[in-house]
Amino acid sequence: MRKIDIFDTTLRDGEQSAGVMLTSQEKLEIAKQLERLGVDVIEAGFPAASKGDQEAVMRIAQSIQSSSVTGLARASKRDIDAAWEALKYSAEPRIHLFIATSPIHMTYKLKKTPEQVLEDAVSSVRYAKERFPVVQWSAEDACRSDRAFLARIMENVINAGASVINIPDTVGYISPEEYGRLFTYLRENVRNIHQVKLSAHCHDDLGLAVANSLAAVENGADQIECTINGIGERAGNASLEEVAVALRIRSDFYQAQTNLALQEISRTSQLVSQLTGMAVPPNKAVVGKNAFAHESGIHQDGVLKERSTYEIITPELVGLSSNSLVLGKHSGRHAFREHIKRLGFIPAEDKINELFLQFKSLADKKKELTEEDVYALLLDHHMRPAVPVYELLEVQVSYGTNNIPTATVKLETPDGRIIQEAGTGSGSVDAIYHTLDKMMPLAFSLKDYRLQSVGAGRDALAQVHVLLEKDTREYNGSGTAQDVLEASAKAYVYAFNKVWMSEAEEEKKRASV
Ligand SMILES: CC(=O)SCCNC(=O)CCNC(=O)[C@H](O)C(C)(C)COP(=O)(O)OP(=O)(O)OC[C@H]1O[C@@H](n2cnc3c(N)ncnc32)[C@H](O)[C@@H]1OP(=O)(O)O
Ligand SMILES: CC(C)C(=O)C(=O)O
Ligand SMILES: [Mg+2]
Repeated sequence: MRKIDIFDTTLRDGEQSAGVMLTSQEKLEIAKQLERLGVDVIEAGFPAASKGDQEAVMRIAQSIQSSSVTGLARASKRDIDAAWEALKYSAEPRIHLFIATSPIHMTYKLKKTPEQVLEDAVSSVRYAKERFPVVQWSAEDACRSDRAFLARIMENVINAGASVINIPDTVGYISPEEYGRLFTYLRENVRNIHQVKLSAHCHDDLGLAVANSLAAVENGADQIECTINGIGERAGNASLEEVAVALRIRSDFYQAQTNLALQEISRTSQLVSQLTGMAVPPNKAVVGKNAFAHESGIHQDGVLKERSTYEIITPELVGLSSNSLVLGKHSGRHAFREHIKRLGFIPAEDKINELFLQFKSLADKKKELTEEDVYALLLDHHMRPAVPVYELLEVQVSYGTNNIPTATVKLETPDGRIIQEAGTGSGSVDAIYHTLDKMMPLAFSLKDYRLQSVGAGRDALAQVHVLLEKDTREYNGSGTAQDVLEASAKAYVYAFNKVWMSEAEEEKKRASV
């Protein structure tokens, strides 16, 4: 079996999804889970994009041990220097350089001739190679590039020191058969190709990202670039869970394997969905809530007699336990501590106590506590920023069919003051949000509000995702609680804290110039 490297770009291309903005703490949490999942490479960000992204990449590079960490850079010394500052302390510093090679991109975007692009590519790889032991180079828009030019530029960047070459389908244009043929062509026409690993990076504009990635594997790709839940620029990237499970279930056909711990897939999907606010559609392969649900009589009959009649993937393979009732109101601290460690959280002892009390109070209200509930709650608690921010202390709403909804909200400000305000609105959530708007020191607008339940049942936890906009930048936030109104308030305060922290950062930048 050939080993296929999994290069996860959830934190870079995934974060390029419209409406997603992750803090460095959120990125680190996702990176730790990707490490548990066993991905070979984590693309943690684009260090030259902003100080915040550079700091996030640096934190991840310093914390992650068993996956390689990389960052994206243009063919520019400034970008390479920014990436070096972020990645120099990682176990094996690795950079991901790119430049576009298609006529459309070279002519209209870069405004350069193919010869100039070739020179920039080679000189940037040389400059990077003086610092980084591993240089990955990508031909952006490779699939709309002239093949002979692509082969020539690849040969040159390999001679300059690149050891991984990525052939992205940047705009999701190619078909599986064509992509496979392109890999074969390059393997046959680039003289020094045997010195490098070949990588595939596919976008889903035509819904072909996973099929194209698998076609690349069939035709010699050594690495697949993908994201959790398939999030990413426009229609997204190839979905990691679909590629990984396809390779496992059809290993007889692909004759390839990965190092992934597939039982971590479901939790990783939940984490990314909760922190990015991008809901997973119910019918999504592998991680959708219907992926293992059998609805019709004939199917149910078949599954009851023999699961394999209609189930090619078992829920257990991706970490979903059929018996998910694990903790209840009679559980004690030991079981709770063990349980949260298994879920990947290692809080300090005093935090465990605080979490345990929260868990008990929830267990009192909710009949059945599933692993999903506990995970959502832990994450909500765990994601509180380490720096002082606005904290929701209390929310009360008075609602009647013939009354104007009125909310009273109590907050603690970052400097420790307790403030309280009341306000009305057209509905209960609107009343809470009007009240919070009056209490917050910055103006912004609400662009999106979504409510979903964690699990099923009348007493299921509510999870709310909001999207705020300030000065054309978007900030997502989520909140989980037993009650819809409390979850709504939490999500709003969470996203507002991102606005507030980003404004504070900008203010610092302005003050330093
Ligand atoms: C296919 C992909 O996913 S590529 C990655 C896309 N990701 C991102 O763009 C997210 C992060 N980006 C950013 O924060 C900003 O775009 C920055 C900081 C990188 C650059 O910002 P700005 O300097 O304001 O430039 P802006 O984004 O408007 O334009 C991009 C510039 O980079 C140039 N450029 C684009 N790709 C490359 C490349 N690979 N190598 C060198 N230059 C490049 C463009 O030609 C343009 O140059 P110009 O200003 O001379 O016309
Ligand atoms: C930067 C490159 C690899 C990219 O994301 C793309 O071409 O889609
Ligand atoms: Mg991409």
